[in-house]
Amino acid sequence: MVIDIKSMGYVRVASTDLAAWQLFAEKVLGLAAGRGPTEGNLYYRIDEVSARLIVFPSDVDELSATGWELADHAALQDAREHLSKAGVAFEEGTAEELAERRVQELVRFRDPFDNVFELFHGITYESRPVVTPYAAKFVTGIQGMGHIVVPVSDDVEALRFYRDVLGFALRDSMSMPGEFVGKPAGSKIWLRFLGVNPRHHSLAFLPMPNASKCVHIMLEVDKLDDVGRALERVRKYKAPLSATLGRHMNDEMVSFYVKSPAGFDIEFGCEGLQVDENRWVARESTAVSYWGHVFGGH
Ligand SMILES: Cc1ccc(O)c(O)c1CC[C@@H]1C(=O)CC[C@]2(C)C(=O)CC[C@@H]12
Ligand SMILES: [Fe+2]
Repeated sequence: MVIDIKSMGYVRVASTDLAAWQLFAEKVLGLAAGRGPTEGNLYYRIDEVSARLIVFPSDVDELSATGWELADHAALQDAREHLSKAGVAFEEGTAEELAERRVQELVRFRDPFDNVFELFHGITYESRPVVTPYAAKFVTGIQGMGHIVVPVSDDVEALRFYRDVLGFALRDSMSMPGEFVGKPAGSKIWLRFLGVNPRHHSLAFLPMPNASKCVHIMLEVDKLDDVGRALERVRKYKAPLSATLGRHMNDEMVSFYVKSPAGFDIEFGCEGLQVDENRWVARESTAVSYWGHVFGGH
């Protein structure tokens, strides 16, 4: 009995400024309007799924939850039993929550650092083909929506939870000087990159707490030109660029980072590596990027 997560399914964001998110999602990122039942919420599509990004009004700006897709009822039932055995408290989605997410079933729990995870199956998909505002095509399918980097406070506990309890595979590690997060000189912090499908990483964690409860969310398009066009829109709409264009070492993705209205970044990229899940060996990368990705730079 294992938890067999197939991919990252959706993200839910709490926002004090829906108008800012609307401009950011439609004009800067170029996401397509999606569908959902709650008046006043924003629903965005990047593929056939009815809504991958949901933004709802709140008195805080933060990541509210990430949804992870399982195959079917039997897989979710196995996940319930596995969570129970591992001592992870979870709750069932209410009828209202299922309707809002347009899924058949879900369970919700918190990781040891208070990040909210939802495991679901049976999400709805649309008959109408997705038409994004700038004609970009997003890379999803079995690779899921993209990847997310969550803040944690303890590397050992995080690995135990995500790898040993949730079943994510460790695909790469990278260390940074502890000074980066106010730890003693000479100490190390670890960034860990984990996957559940051919996408090199669907989940990563960074031992650095963060007010918006998210470091970044990555969305992938299928052409470098659409990364370049998005970068032009970042300039045009004066969205804050968090890191310049670059190519990562571990997943070989060419991307830039832009600050969202929630405070966390969106990484917008292309050419991400797909791994052979059975043959992959986890390694330690020795740099963030082959070139570029100057954080706070221009
Ligand atoms: C190193 C790396 C590899 C693949 C990725 O998709 C990816 O996002 C990263 C960068 C992770 C990380 C971050 O997101 C927050 C700011 C960080 C800690 C830096 O300042 C350098 C590496 C950055
Ligand atoms: Fe990333």
